Amino acid sequence: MALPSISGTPRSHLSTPKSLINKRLAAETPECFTSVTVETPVASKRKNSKDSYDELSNLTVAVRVRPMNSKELSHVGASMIVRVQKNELLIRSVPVGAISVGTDHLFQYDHVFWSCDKTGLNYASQEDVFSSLGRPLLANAFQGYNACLFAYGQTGSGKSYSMMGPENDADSSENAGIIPRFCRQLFLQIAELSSSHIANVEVSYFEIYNEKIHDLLAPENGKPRKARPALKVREHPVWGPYVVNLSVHVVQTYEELRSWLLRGNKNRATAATVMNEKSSRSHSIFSIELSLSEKNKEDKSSRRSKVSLVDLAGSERLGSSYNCEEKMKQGVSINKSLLTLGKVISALAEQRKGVQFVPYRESVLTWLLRESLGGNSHTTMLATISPSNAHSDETLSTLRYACQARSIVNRARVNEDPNDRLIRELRAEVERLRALRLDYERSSSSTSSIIQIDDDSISSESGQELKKLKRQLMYTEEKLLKAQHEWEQRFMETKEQQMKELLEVEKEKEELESHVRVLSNVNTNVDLSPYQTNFLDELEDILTLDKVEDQRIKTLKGLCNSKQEYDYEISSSPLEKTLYIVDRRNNMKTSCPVNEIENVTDEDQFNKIIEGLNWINIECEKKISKRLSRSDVYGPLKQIYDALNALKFVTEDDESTRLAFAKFSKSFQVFETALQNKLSKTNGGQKAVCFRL
Ligand SMILES: Nc1ncnc2c1ncn2[C@@H]1O[C@H](COP(=O)(O)OP(=O)(O)OP(=O)(O)O)[C@@H](O)[C@H]1O
Repeated sequence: MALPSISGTPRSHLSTPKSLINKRLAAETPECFTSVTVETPVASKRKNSKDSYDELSNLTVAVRVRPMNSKELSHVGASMIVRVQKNELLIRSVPVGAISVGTDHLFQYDHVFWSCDKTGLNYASQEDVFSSLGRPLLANAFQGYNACLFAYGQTGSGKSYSMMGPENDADSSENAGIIPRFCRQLFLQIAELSSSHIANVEVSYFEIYNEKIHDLLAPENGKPRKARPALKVREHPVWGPYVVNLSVHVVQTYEELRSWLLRGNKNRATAATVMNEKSSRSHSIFSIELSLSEKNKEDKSSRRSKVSLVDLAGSERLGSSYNCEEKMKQGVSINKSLLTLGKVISALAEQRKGVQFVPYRESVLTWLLRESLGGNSHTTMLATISPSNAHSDETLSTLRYACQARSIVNRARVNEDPNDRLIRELRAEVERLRALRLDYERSSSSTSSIIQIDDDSISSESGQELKKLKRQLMYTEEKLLKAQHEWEQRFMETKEQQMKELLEVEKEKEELESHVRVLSNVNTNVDLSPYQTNFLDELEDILTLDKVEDQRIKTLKGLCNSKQEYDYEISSSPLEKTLYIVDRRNNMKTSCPVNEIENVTDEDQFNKIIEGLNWINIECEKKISKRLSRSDVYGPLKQIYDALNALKFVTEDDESTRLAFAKFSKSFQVFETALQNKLSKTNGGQKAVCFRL
């Protein structure tokens, strides 16, 4: 594994007594190993005196040892060099022939999982690993803390197996890894809370491949995954670095979530490496955002947490194993981000000694993991290793990193609205004062029954205390009421704002959707993509009435007035090549600038359009009192579309022609809407559309 050497980690080791394996390890830990333990502080939860809401806690670090694989077993002189007892792990010196070369190494972690031998008493199953690592993080998430679990280790050491489970078996109950178990448990707990809480779950899944971010759950849109542009990272002033335009999916059941997970897994970049037939060549980050709000509570306070489950790409020694350039590139970039991860871990571990700079920004991976490493999150690192003597160097390197990571201190805090927190605290204070007052009242009444009431000193003293308590209580209750009132006001304002934004988004979406529909309906051969982004502006241009048009509107208004029973009036002049649609209910006129299509070479096609419109006009007039069927209208409409499709342009690249085409298409969409309106109106036998050509 090509990771940097760790300064400060003990390297010279005394030999470990042979009897060690069967005895209690700690009792015989040589001196140097004691210093390893010193380098690895035991995770402790400490409250920060400056801000009582931050919870300072060390990273939880676990190591899992997988079984030897057939390749490792078939090595000449293959042996297992790892021994485990409770939360200690011993790496034995590599035996060369009958003698041992080098030294033994002892490490201590928060958890050590021995998964080599299913029959062994200390065998750690997938459920054991999840119980020790996943469940506490889930509990944190429900309390409103951010949580992160990342798997780190040499390629083929068992990261994906631990995180997801064996391939194609990720969901079977026995072999499922941490992620599916976490998700299943998440929904079980949500169901348990459903009578008192409202939960909202959103998921996203992306990979970092060759330092580029790819959304694993992005809609296909007909484009192959590789052809899609990589996503960018930006930094939010409060929430920290995030991936721009990453798709986020709301899920309501475990099954829904599972289908997203499987879809994402399918999209991950994998390749064969020397160590692993199906190696993950990317770092993948699966995120779950959980928000919980209490039902039937006046303050409706809510908590939000983000859980990141990270399966890092495995490190592999660069060299002969890379037989092609692409693989070499992958290896370099994987090692680069792991190298930076190593640097970040080292810097954070050294921070308490005064080292300030942490090179988060040197790789996309560490930048995105910034909050999980030394920030607002409860974080767990799972280091995976092989027990084989063939990988002793890589294993030692992984273990040393894991050791160092134990000294990283994170500053987690419940993600809740500060106002929610204030109300919660004031409420607790009110409860406390009430209980105190009750105590005082009880004790003073019992005292007065025993002691003479005329004992002034006692009664006045307790009376004073009681008065003080009552004042305090009144003051706190007032503060609580004020905070609640402010909260309610803010809640209403936010709701209103949200409704407004929602309506605007809906409107915009409708506009865009209609635009896309028309463009794809009318002529699929013409690429209008340059106009897709600013089409709304164009549309506004079309709908804006200018002074020159005013006179025409007046004429049209005159027409409208004489035929009050119609909602829409459509008129056109072949000479002007302009189509007008007037909504008579508000006298809004839409002019369709057909005349802009100056480069149409096929005049006949244009005439055909007019013919089609004319036909509709006559039919509508004729059948105005009758019910008009859809086919009556769609037949001629098709004729119009066919004519549009057949239009020829001088050059298809001519921007003004394409713009005119887009506008023309939009006009026909307005026209179509008018017709559909007419159809629904004639069903009611009320007003209708009149087309005048
Ligand atoms: N605890 C385990 N029990 C049984 N088999 C395991 C265990 N851990 C890993 N394996 C097996 O070892 C092989 C490699 O594991 P895995 O793909 O999880 O490694 P990895 O660390 O994710 O590798 P890479 O970094 O190359 O993606 C797989 O065939 C997997 O099934």
